[in-house]
Amino acid sequence: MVPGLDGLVGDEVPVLLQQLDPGLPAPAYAHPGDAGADLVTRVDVTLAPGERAVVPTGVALALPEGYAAFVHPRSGLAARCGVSLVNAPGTIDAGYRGEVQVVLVNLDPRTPVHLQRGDRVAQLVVQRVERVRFVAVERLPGAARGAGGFGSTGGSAALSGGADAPTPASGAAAALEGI
Ligand SMILES: O=c1ccn([C@H]2C[C@H](O)[C@@H](COP(=O)(O)OP(=O)(O)OP(=O)(O)O)O2)c(=O)[nH]1
Repeated sequence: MVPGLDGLVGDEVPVLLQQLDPGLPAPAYAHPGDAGADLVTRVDVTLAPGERAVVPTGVALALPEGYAAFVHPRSGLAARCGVSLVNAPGTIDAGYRGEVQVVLVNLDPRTPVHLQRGDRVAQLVVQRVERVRFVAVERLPGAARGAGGFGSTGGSAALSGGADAPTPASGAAAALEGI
């Protein structure tokens, strides 16, 4: 048996984890019921306003087939410092064995952000993902929403003054008519 698998609780999914930097904590859930396990930065980094950086986390994973992990921002860093992820959420494929990286960005227009080695900078949400087969058709079946999107249901004053909603390219528009 792989070491560590004997301590599984309930329906926990075992995910093999390689700690590339033993001086850092493994990803951990802060509370029972949390969806995301916090990831730390392996390096000190300073982000000027608008600056981004690819930050290593000191961990590599072997997710089971049929699962993926998604790197999400931490809401506290986002709300207080303007720190987010350029590619939120980042996707960790089941077959990826490299170090998990976090693509941080400082969206604050004025204040630099200093992050120290060991700071929790993102969170990892592991989910089951379906593998699909794409079946090409000439026309899609109808649906209540149809092609409406990009604010078509309203609900915010800001939407009425914004830029025009994107329109489908002409070929796609023809195929969507009558849905
Ligand atoms: O935030 C992220 C996003 C991705 N990755 C790693 C794991 C993932 O499995 C791999 C590839 O990610 P993705 O498929 O998003 O990158 P791509 O730009 O499409 O590159 P590729 O051509 O390698 O798939 O990079 C990270 O470590 N952090």
